[in-house]
Formats: sequence, C-alpha cells, structure tokens
Amino acid sequence: MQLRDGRAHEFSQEETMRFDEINKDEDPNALTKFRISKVLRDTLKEKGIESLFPIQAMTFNTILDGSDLVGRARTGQGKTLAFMLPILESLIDGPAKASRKTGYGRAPGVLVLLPTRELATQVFSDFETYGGSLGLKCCCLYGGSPYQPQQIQLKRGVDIVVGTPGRIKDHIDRGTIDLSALKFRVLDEADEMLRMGFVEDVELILGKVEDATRVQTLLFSATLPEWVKHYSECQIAAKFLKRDKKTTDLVGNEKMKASTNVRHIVLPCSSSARSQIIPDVIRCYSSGGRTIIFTETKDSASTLAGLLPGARALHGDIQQATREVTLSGFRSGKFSTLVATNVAARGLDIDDVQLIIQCEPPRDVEAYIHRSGRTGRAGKTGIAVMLYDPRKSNFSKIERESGVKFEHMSAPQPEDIAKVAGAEAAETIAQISDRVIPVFKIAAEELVKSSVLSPVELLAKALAKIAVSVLLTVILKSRVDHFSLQWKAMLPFCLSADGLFTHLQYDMLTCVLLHEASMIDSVDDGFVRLVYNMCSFVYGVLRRFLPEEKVESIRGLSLTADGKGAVFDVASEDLDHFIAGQKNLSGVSLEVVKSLPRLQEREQSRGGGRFGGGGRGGGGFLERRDGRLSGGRGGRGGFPDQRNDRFLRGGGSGGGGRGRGNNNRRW
Ligand SMILES: Nc1ncnc2c1ncn2[C@@H]1O[C@H](COP(=O)(O)OP(=O)(O)OP(=O)(O)O)[C@@H](O)[C@H]1O
Repeated sequence: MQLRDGRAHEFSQEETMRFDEINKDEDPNALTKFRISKVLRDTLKEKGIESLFPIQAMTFNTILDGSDLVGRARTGQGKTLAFMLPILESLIDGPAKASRKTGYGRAPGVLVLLPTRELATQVFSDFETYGGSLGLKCCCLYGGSPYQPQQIQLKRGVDIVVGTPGRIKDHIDRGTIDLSALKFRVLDEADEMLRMGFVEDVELILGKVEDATRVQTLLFSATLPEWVKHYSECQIAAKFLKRDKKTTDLVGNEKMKASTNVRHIVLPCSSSARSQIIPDVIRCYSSGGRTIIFTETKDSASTLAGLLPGARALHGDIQQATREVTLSGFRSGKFSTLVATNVAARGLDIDDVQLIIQCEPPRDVEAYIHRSGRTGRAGKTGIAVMLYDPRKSNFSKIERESGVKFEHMSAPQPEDIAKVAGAEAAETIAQISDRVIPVFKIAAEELVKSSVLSPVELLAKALAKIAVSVLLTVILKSRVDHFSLQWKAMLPFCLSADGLFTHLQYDMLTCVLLHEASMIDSVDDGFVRLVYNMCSFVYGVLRRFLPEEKVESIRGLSLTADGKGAVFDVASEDLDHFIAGQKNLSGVSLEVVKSLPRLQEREQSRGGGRFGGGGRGGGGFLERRDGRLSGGRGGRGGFPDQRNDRFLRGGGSGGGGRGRGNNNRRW
C-alpha cells in the first residue's frame, strides 16, 4: 500500500487479520452470521468458504427450522451445501439432535437421492468431508459396485445415506436398509428424479418413512418445471411435501434460466465435420483448461472420444469401475477432454472446466441448461459452444425457453488459431526467467538495429516462431494425422519457407498399387481377414524392392472396393524410390493416383464390434471418402492429400463392451 507521504507500507499479519474480521462483519452472508457450529465453520474455511452463497443464505434458516423446501438456483451456485449445511447442523446441534440415534446398527436419519452414480459419489464425498468432521457416518449406495461392503456399512449403522434410486431400492428389496426413521429426505436434481424412469423407485423409497409428519423433504434443482413446483400437478410432490412447504426460487420468472457466468455460442457444423472442427474449437475457447463434450448417444460419445487426441468417453454402457477411473482421471487432469452423454450433464462439479461443447442441440431446454452449467461455476466464467447442422437442427426453441441470447460464431479459421497460439507463445515468454536477458540481449539489439521492422513487429515474428515450435512438439507427440485440418492449414501460414514440412513428412502423395488378380478371395471373407490379406500383400510387394524403413513409412493404407488394389500415402521425397522399384515386378503396378478409386467401406464398428472392444488401439485401415468418420482409433485414415484434401483423418472407436442398460436411457 502507498502511504500519503509516498512510502510503501506492508500490512502486518495482525493488521490483515483485523481487516478480514471487519470485512466479514460487513458481509451479511458471512459464516458467523448463521447458526453454523465452529467445527463446521472451520471445515468450510479449510475449503476456502468464508460466506454463504445466496441460495444457501436464503434457505439455511428455513431448513434448520424444520420446513419442507423446494429450492432453485442456476447451475454452479452451491445448492449442495444449501441442503447439506442445515441438515448437518440440525443433526448435531439443532432440532434433529434429540431424536438422532448414535449406537451400533442405527438406521440412517438422512437420505439423499441423486440421478447418476457420478453425482452420488460427488455429493457423498462432500458429506464425508463436512459430516465426517462432525463425527457423522455416511455411506454411498450406487449400482455397478459390489453389494457386500454397502451391506456391512448399513449393518454397522450410518447417519447419512447418499445414493441412486435403483441401488437403494435393491437394498430395500434385500431388507438391508431401514428408511423408517428418516429425519431428512432430499431429492437433488429433483426434476430429473421425478421424471419417468425414476419415479416409481423414488415413490417406493420415499414411502418407506413410517411417520411422514416427522420427516423433512427437500427438493433442489437448477430447473424446476411448473409441474414440480405446483405439487397438485406432481403426484410425488403432492404426496411427499407438506402443504406448508416453502419455495426459494432464485431464477423465478427471469428470462435467463441458464448460467449467467457462461458465454453461450452457437456454431454451424455438419455432423461429418465435427471431429475436424472440435479440436479447433477446443484450441480457441478452452483457455488451456478442461473441456466436456456432450453427444446425444453412447455410440457417438465412444466414436468421438476415439477420434480426439487424449479424450475419454463417459456413458452408461461403460463399466462402472472404468467410469470411476475416467472421471477421477479427468478431475485430476490426467486428460483434459471428456466426451459424455447426459450422464455427465447434471450436477458434476469439476474444477477448471472452461469449455462445454454440445455436438447438437439437445432435445429439451433442461439438458441445455445443465450441460452448459458444467462450466462457469461458483462465480467463475466459462464458454458453452453448441454445434448445429443448419440443414437439420434448430436451436430457436432452446434459445426461447432458456432465455439465452446466443452469440453466432463460425468455425475457427487458421488466423484465429494463430492468434491463440500467439497468445500462448506470449505466455511462454512471460514465464522465461529474466536471467536469460543478458545472454540474448546483444543479439536482440543487433536484430532491432539491423531490421527495417519495429521491435513489436520483430517480436511478432519471434512469437510466430515459438508458436510453431510448440505446435510442432504437439504434432510430433500426437502424430500429424490426429491433427485437425485447420492446424495443418496454419502451418504454412506460420512456417512460410521454413523448410520444416519435409522434416514432418507432411508433404505426401497418394499412390495406388494394383494387381491383376484380386488380393482377396472374397470380400465377404470377414473384415479382419480382408484387411489382414491386404496388408500382408501390400507390405510383401513393397518389401521386394524397398528398404524396411521406407515400407514402414507408408500411411493410410486402404483397400479398393474391387479388392484388386490398395491406396496409401507416400512421402513425396520417397516417391521416386517407390515408382522406380516396382518396374521389375510382374502383375503389379504402382502409380500416383489421378482420381481416387472407390474404396472398401465397412459398417462403423459398434460397441466393440469385430475389432474387439476396449476402444483404443484397434482398427485402422479405414478410410473416408466423403468426410464421414469411420474406423478404429489408432488406425490412420490417410494423411490429408495436400492437393485436394480427399483424405481426412481415419479413426473411430472400437468402442467399449456393452454393460447393463441405464433406465432405458440413451445415455
Ligand atoms: N459459499 C460458497 N463459497 C465458495 N464456494 C462455494 C460455496 N458454496 C459452494 N461453493 C462451490 O461452488 C461449486 C458449485 O457448487 P454446487 O455443485 O453445489 O452447485 P449447484 O448449484 O448444485 O450446481 P448444479 O446445478 O450444476 O448441480 C462447488 O465447487 C462448491 O464447492
């Protein structure tokens, strides 16, 4: 701080603490303003929470004083703590304390129902943190995990049960859970919980309470359609909420229902171009943070994840253990792109998710609100990009019902990407130690002196060079064929006559190798066998006149539709070797293709098709002639032909094995 006499003043720790106290006193939502016990306050502070968010402040006393409540606030505004804090406080120091059981084998006093396993785990983890600090025992009951540990916990006795309806109902059926003495029952994501598919289980579970006058029922969501709020129209609400229930609605009649911390963008994109455009959208809008991409179906989530470098899929057909590993890997930053169905749309709170991409407009406005709400949480900002196919999809209903005024953008252009790369390069420079300056200063001064360009223009060139180096590192790590066309288009933009293309072997030509007879006995032979025959034949022929490293360097091997030939890409500098060597072979010809012949097609491998499940690493050898995706990840669909972009990337996911259905849901 600058003192009046111009001297700088550093605050002592004591002074800082005093100011903090004063500020806290001024904050009407400071923790100390609420009946929150010291232990709980300390745990909240450890988590960086100093005061309550509006939805929490507005519902705290109502819940603690015993009312049923319907609560609504936009995504990411802290609804979880809004019900958790007063419940915990009630159990340890409030109205529920007197009747709370504490002994071995005690039945739970709190039940929290959530629509997905991931969300149940997340809310359970919060209950463990805050409830655990108060000595309360919690357990999490969700499907796809073994029953026995859950049964043991229930037998020993718990205070709080968090879970999904299906598994809780299973425990009721097995007689391993007693819900008769509940003091609180919470429906988080209430509208989702009350939708068809959950409603019967929810009704059965809520109905297990012995004395309905002694239980408090709380419904929370960012989207509460009228049928939930007006309980006469919603049987469950009518049956299980008391007539004098309170409602706290922070969205109400406001036009904007989605998060106001999010930039909402729409971008035209045909479904066939998605996997090309998405990497550029991520590059331009993710600010280096995490991205969640939503697809409408499980198959498209697997396929897209297979096509995007470093992405993983999350959906209801993936085994529970894998789902957990995937989500924790995404949370911990092991990979930064998650491709998910609506299974990840609700409630998930993941740090540093900067960008949401929706591959097409979702069916209902609620899905849009929840998906886009995975970013811009707890006061932070984020971006939600929704792709739409102008010929097929329409987002005006979503725009009208959500109150969002979409920004219209076009797909990022090479210049846009260059700008982002330039900004990243500038950040790189900022991170470089000042100690290097003396070493490079003389060269820099020489450069400024000898150039007709201004220092800023020279710096711009230096940034371009750094951007390209960074780009090359990424490309070399992730292989050029996984890179989007826009990135490739940017290379010449930055590299000019740099000569680095040759180094990248980026300049490739497509050749066709033809044989008088068919290379395969029968096209119906089975795709695996067919590919195998083709590979061994082509590689066998090439090995007759080329050294091994040249044979290995071919890319994008694909079989012609008539089975008499194969096309593949060859680095242009090697072309002469390929053409010269084949002259002595009988019955075989090799030439640069003039027009691409029809190529073998194959049905998209679905859910671990013939290439065997497991998703990654399988397949390959699949081509696309029309920009549509096909194939298994790891395979190369050919380098882009520099002259006419006929080949786009190959790839595709082998998909994971199928698991149990998920309430008949597509996700
Ligand atoms: N009072 C607070 N101060 C600071 N951060 C908070 C506070 N309350 C909650 N948060 C943080 O805000 C984030 C969002 O909270 P939460 O997940 O409960 O939001 P939500 O309203 O339930 O969102 P959604 O509708 O998407 O489920 C969490 O990371 C949470 O830790």
